[in-house]
Amino acid sequence: MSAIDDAFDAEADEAILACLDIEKPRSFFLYAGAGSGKTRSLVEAIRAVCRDQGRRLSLTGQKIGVITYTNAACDEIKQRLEFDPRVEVSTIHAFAWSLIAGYDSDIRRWVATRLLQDIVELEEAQAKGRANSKAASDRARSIESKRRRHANLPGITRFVYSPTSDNRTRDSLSHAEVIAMTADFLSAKPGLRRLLATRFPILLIDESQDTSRRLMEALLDVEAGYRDAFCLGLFGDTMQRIYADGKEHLAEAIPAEWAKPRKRMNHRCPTRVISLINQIRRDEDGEEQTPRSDAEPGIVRLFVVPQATVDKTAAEAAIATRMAEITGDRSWAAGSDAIKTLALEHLMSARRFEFEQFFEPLYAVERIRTSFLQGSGAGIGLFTREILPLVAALREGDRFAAAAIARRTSPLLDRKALEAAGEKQIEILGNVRAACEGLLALVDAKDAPTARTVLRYVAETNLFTIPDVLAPFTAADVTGADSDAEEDEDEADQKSELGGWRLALEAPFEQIAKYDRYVRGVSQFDTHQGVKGLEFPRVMVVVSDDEARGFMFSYDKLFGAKEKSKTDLDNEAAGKETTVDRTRRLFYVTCSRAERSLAVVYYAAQPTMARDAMIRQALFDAEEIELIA
Ligand SMILES: Nc1ncnc2c1ncn2[C@@H]1O[C@H](COP(=O)(O)OP(=O)(O)OP(=O)(O)O)[C@@H](O)[C@H]1O
Repeated sequence: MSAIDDAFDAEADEAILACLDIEKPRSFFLYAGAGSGKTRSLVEAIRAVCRDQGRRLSLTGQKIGVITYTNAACDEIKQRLEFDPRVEVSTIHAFAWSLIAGYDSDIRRWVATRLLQDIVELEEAQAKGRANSKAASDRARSIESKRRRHANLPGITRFVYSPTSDNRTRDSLSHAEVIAMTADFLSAKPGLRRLLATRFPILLIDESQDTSRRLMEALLDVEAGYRDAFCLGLFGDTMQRIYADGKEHLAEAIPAEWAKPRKRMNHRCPTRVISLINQIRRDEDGEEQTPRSDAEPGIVRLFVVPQATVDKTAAEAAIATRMAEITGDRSWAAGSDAIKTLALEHLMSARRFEFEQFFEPLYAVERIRTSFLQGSGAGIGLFTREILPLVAALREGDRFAAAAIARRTSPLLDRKALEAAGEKQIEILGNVRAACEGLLALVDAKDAPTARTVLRYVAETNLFTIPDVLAPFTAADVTGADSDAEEDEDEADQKSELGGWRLALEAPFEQIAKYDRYVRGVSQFDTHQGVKGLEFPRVMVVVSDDEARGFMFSYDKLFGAKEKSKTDLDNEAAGKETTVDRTRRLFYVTCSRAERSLAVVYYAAQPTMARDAMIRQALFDAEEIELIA
């Protein structure tokens, strides 16, 4: 590591430190691109405050507040600060809830007003819309459920909310409600604003570009009102705003009084990747980064593949092999976990990592989507926290680990059951061993079992307790004749949690292991959005508009292979964000994850035309582009 490079952006860090004087605070907005060490600046700044002004914080009971975007980032920062009690690190949802929890009558009033507004709007739409349509019956159901919730409100004495789960009980609030409510309460209640500024004389926000717009605006207002006593520090990169919720034109909303330090060095990427991301950024704000003096040259390649390619997994494996040849880095060789493959959305990853059959039906159930993507929920837990670890231990022949897992939750080894068995304990232990052996034989059988077969086995042997949501599937289905009426019901059923499980359980059991690795983030795959803040030696970015079927992003438009639509042109003329802007930022985020080499795999309807368009964009040189037949 070069000492000069380490000190390159020292000025920015010093400027931040100067702002963090609790006696004389000044807010700031840090301009810094990808890999510039924003997290490091954040952590170092907090350490310095704790060192120099920590006593004051301890005496007054005040804290440095830090808001992160994900739970993972939250844990990482807490750890790096060694869980210093003077620092409160939380996600925006947890932070918002910590401000408003307990204001139950205000919450009740807010929810009631919101529900009545929604009902009025729905009724208006109902009056205008076609009767008997699917939309009409959806609206009717929605009106009904909102009325019911409204009627229930007076009976709730304490509202509950968990930042990390689906909040499905009658007294719970949704994520969106908590954020919107906090923003409203902050605007309406001077007392809450005072409380915030007093409790956290310093409030630092990481990934501020993606912080909910309304809340960001409310916090900017608080800052304006407490400018002499409160420091709001924004870390982040407007070029990496990839969620629709973030505040557009954040940089322009920053008051003139604030400090605006700048970091210009990219410590992560090799030189060629930095010139690529500078080029991607050119049309957004023209900010340019400099590589470290010891940065490797690095290699980037663009592979243009016909969209009609049937076996995309094979095509990508071949490209990885080709990258191994080009870079001389053998870890690129196909099948290696040393590559990170980024697809535009979860289903594309699921297809590539081969757990789509299990994933798709449950992912389609909106109500449980958040927890499903986090790998939580009772049904999932039976598989990922009980069956899969047991199977892994059995496969490794690790009897101690297997016994420990069974002892932890198996009803067979429940303490009471064992005590009651007295002399017969040996028999019970024998049963457990037999059940485990049977499980291993089942999952390793030549005819790979479905998840449902494994579930039934576990239920029959009583190895683990079956959660309610899976109970209906432990017996054989009674199948009736199909009819049109049933088909309609089927559709509604598939969108329900039960319907999702019914389909998902027909997937091979092994798909759940893959799903589990995916949601834990340890698989080779992720989405373009999911890797924000992370870094990997070898990155493969998969671009396939056709497969993604999204309307939010269009790589074809960004790369100039497809004309902008009228809406795009109108938006552009009105200075509003376009599909191309959004896609450009997403592309910046993905490419800037690469520490050594980067392959972009672009599925195009007309590969030759796409290549020519790419050359015109000047993102890649002609010799960096390969056409795959
Ligand atoms: N001053 C420095 N000297 C050496 N390495 C650094 C320095 N600052 C950051 N790094 C390293 O550079 C990499 C990028 O840092 P970090 O992840 O904090 O950047 P970031 O600005 O949060 O990036 P992004 O916005 O792209 O997620 C990390 O591996 C980090 O350890």
